[in-house]
Amino acid sequence: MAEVLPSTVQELVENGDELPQRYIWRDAGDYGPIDLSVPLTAEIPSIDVGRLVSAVDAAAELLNLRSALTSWGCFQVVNHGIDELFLDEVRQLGREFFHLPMSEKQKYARQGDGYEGYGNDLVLFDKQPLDWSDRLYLQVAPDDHQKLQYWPQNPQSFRKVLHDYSGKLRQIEEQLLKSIEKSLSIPEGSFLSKFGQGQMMYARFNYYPPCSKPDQVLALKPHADGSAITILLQDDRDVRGLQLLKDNHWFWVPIIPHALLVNIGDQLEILSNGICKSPVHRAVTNSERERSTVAMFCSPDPEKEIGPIQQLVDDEKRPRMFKQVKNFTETWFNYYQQGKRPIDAFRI
Ligand SMILES: O=C(O)CCC(=O)C(=O)O
Ligand SMILES: [Fe+2]
Repeated sequence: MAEVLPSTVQELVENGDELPQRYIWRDAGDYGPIDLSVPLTAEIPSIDVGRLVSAVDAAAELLNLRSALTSWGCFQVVNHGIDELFLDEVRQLGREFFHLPMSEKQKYARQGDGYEGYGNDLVLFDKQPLDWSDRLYLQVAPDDHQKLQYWPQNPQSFRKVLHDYSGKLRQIEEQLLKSIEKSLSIPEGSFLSKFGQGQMMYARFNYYPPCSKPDQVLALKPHADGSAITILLQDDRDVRGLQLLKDNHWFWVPIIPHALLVNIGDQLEILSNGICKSPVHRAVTNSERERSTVAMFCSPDPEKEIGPIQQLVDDEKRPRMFKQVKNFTETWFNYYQQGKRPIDAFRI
């Protein structure tokens, strides 16, 4: 059962408390120890949405997209049509919220064993190391699933800006899924039709306070996302935090201030029969600077069963790699807190 810890990371820092042992990352496991000196790579591909929809450039950009999906499983989306000032406003929402007095933030605190609302890392197991992060986690779609009691009314514009942002990201999500289908030479709607009426979006505002021991504490444990795709707005204040694993090596993900970083999630890896890669990533802490990011997780209707789509299964050349699965996100948190990859449970 989920237990709510008495204090957030932010409170620990503000109180000047000694670093609790529970935050020390011990289990280097398959992914190796924390390393703050990994290379910064310019190789993470950029995908230009304008080119994806242009008659002249689409073919070349679809090839870039295909290569991004099958290698990094991650790309920076540029020329996406969302106004830069609006993206700054979205980032600002999170920052302002996390800087409100604790009594104000606690009005939106996560309750009991629920996942939504304001809080720190979920505690599901006794020995689990804790993430150095506070977050505000909210379901934004379908609309009638929103739990508005957790949606801040301070900053005053919070609800409207989040609503508008999710509408814009929904359009980008659909455009990207169409392009992904095209890049894999499968009929339009092959993926999107599996998302169903109840396709979901969850927003997670992440807040990582400075940490005195960045070499021993992780901001987010290594994981691949449980979504189909995640759209991440990174902190643009020149504070690096996100690292991505490729071919067993960690790399820093560069900050491109007004790009949207897309990570393929496990559910698209399953739907594409393993062709699209869902990359393992982690967030590290910084001893001096805080960092905040906004992640939007886009997933199929949890009531719909998903599995590899028929067009991408070939008994001889590409046998089915995954079982059918329903409500993937539900099992995801359990695996995450045990340091395991949920997708492995569904491999054939
Ligand atoms: O904050 C980041 O840079 C990464 C966030 C992330 O991976 C997540 O929320 O799943
Ligand atoms: Fe993630």
